[in-house]
Amino acid sequence: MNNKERIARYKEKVNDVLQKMVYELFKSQPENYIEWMIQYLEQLKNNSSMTQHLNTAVEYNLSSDQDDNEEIEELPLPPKNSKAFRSSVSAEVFGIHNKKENFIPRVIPKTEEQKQQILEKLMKVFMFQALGQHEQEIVVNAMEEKHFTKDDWVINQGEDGAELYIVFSGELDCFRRMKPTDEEPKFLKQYKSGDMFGELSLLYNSPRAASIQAKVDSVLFALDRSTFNNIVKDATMKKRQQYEEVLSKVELLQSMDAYEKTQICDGLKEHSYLEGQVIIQEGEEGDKFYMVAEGSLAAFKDNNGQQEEVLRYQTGDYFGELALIHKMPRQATIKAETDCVVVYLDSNSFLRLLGPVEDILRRNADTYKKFLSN
Ligand SMILES: Nc1ncnc2c1ncn2[C@@H]1O[C@@H]2COP(=O)(O)O[C@H]2[C@H]1O
Repeated sequence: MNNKERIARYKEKVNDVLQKMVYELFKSQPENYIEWMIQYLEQLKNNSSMTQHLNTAVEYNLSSDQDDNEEIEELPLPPKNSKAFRSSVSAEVFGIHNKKENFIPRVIPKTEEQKQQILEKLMKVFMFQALGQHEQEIVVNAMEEKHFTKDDWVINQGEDGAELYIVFSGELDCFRRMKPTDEEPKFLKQYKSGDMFGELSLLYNSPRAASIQAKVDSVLFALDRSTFNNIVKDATMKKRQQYEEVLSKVELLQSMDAYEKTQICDGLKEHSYLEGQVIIQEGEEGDKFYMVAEGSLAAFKDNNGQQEEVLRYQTGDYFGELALIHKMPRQATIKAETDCVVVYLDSNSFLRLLGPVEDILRRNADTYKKFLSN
């Protein structure tokens, strides 16, 4: 690492601490914000080294597992002000500390065919879907094709991370040592063509949280830290922070681990409705799954031309799953009772991301049986 890179890395680390502090500050909105910041930084200092803080912050972000938490010292925060904080803390509030370096994107020569192949995979990864054409081009140019043979380790838990990967072909396994004392790492998941991994250390500036090994010969596209930071990081962090709170209220997702929830955050889209507006129409085809972020809604079923109210929804409730699980038309009309905000996943993302709670969804769907049998 040369001096320039060292300074850039240092700035990034400082920025990380400041970003987290400002985010928490805006969430709490204390009267005496100077005192609050002093307390925050003192607690951080008492929490031993900065490295430990960064690791803790990532673990804190990742792990909802009880056993894990016993190992992990969470970052104690100053008392929260009761004022609710709903809207997101945008990256812009970090001002000067968040200013980008003079960014000169790397360009790795490629054929038009290669560029097209990368773009196709890129557009399937949530993080990159909202990019404009110019930004897409920068990312595609910066990506580097890398070949791994069966059993090669692409990422080792605990090491520094310099790039994220999108799988072009092959299969890879992800393992994680849940506690430092664990002899055997736990198998977490498999990656296939179109999947992305290795984003966490770039997002949180932390050591690799898991290890990834090629199960068969595999081809990956690697995106470097600098391009990621300049093009994709802010929007992703913003989205994760914005929806973390919404998802924490959805009881359905409580059994999912924190990493799975971040994946859901990345895939969410948001829509606001005014009082009286219809979100779902009974009998129509359905391709979305909804969660209520704000407001209240009601479900109605048609009974000989009369609209009969059958259920009510509040913040944290969900609807629209039946059509996606059972591939059947919408079984009820859902209307906004107040102005409301919903977040939703499209059917593919729903099926892919909510696999871990499918049993709960099916079990809960029994509640509707009395309405469905009508
Ligand atoms: N449950 C999990 N916890 C942490 N990382 C995970 C998990 N599942 C998949 N991963 C991926 O494993 C990657 C290891 O490198 P990173 O920490 O940079 O980013 C990590 C994620 O992309």
